[in-house]
Amino acid sequence: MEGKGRGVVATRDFKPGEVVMATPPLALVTSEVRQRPDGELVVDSILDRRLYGSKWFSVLYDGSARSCKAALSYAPEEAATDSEDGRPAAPPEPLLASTSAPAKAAPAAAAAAAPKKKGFLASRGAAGRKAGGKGAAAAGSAEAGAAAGAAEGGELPVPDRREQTRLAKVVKFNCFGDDAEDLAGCAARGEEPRGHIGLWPEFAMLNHSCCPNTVNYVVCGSMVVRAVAPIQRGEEVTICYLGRPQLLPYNKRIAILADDYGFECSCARCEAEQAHVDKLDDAFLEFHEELDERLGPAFMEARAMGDNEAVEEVAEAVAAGLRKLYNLFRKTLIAPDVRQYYIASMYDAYDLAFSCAAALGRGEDGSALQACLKSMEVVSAGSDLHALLAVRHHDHVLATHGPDSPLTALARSALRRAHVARYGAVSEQVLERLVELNRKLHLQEADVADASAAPAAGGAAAAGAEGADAGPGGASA
Ligand SMILES: C[S@@+](CC[C@H](N)C(=O)[O-])C[C@H]1O[C@@H](n2cnc3c(N)ncnc32)[C@H](O)[C@@H]1O
Repeated sequence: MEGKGRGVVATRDFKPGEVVMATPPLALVTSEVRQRPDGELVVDSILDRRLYGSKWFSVLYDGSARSCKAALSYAPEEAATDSEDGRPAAPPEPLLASTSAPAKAAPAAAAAAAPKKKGFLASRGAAGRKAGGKGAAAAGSAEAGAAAGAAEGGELPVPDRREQTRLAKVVKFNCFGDDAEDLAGCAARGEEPRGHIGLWPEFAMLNHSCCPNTVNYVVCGSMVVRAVAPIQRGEEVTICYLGRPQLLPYNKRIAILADDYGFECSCARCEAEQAHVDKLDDAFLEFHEELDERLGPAFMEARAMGDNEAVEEVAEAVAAGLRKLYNLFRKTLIAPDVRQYYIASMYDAYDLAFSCAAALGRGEDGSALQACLKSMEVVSAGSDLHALLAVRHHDHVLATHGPDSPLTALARSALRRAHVARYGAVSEQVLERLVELNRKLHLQEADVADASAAPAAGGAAAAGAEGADAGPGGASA
């Protein structure tokens, strides 16, 4: 892929909701708590289980331009029966079809003691950043495979220091982790959501976009990648490496991608935003910093103190900031599709506007909530936050306009789109169940937010959600 090394290209057309890839891990570390384990545990797991014998380690990206160009001969049909890569040929479990718990993972003694390092996959959202390692267990996909087998037979030499350094880099650039699996999916299967981090080699071949055409998350240990927009044969399949920072303004996103993953993003959203960078970006960054440093903390404090006057002041400042930006849009003649990207990049402002209205018990007009939802549709379709916001928006419109309103029908379509993007074209019955589970999750998280005086809508609504689910790799995922 021009300027990106290798990538993944669709070999047929895909509709939103269709599974583009579902692949088992080469190495996986899970945690008993809802917290992503440290990335070093993946390295430990690979060393402990001698998984470095896998052919994948000679082709996965290690941060050097050379490795990004290494030829990769890969035939999916072969992979299903190929044990050379250290994995069994078991097919991934289908979403919502399984009631069985994922394979029990053996404890990794070395892993539990591994030191935490800052910066590893550091661009995850705030929750992701405090990765711990509590109760972590490791599994080399199904523990076995030729690599591990050879090691037990004493045939695989322990890698030297140089090789271990490269292994750590391969893991850094290619592994994926999250604080929990899909919460509604886990509830539907009667499973406890668990923090996890691992290496899914085929998935690690996916490149990043700030407005990706897929969403990904782990189901019963397998990485599932679903189309969230129509993807045509020959088109590149992309994921987002950023997690919650995906909703930051252009300059902040590209700085994270450059620092953490070493590349300059030229996705459609970055290119569109970059075209107006001179006229708009200073205003955007200034407002964002004000939200981050002054208005957000002021809201939290005011809400905790029950100081409605101070909440009102924050609400007015946010509204004034948004008005200023809209005036700039008008002057700058920005095309509507590019404007959508900017709205997504100002997610935090809409979120705070919504939270202020909720804290003031105002029953806001829904426009801030609608902007939050629109942001999701444009850049983070199929994310857990998208599903939660779609439920919240639908319920708000229904309560305001009644069941027969065309607005409620539109909100219902948006609700369906969000759930199809995340869970596939499920039956009406399964859809209803997932919506109900997401509604319950939203209410639970809102209770937690109330108790801790956290903002109520997205940050708000999203209290439990990660926002955008992150992608690998550097693969941040
Ligand atoms: C997980 S790997 C993805 C596969 C990689 N392209 C390869 O050939 O192995 C992550 C690395 O791919 C490259 N990459 C991913 N997305 C990119 C993008 N949008 N633009 C440029 N490089 C990208 C970066 O070097 C990044 O650190």
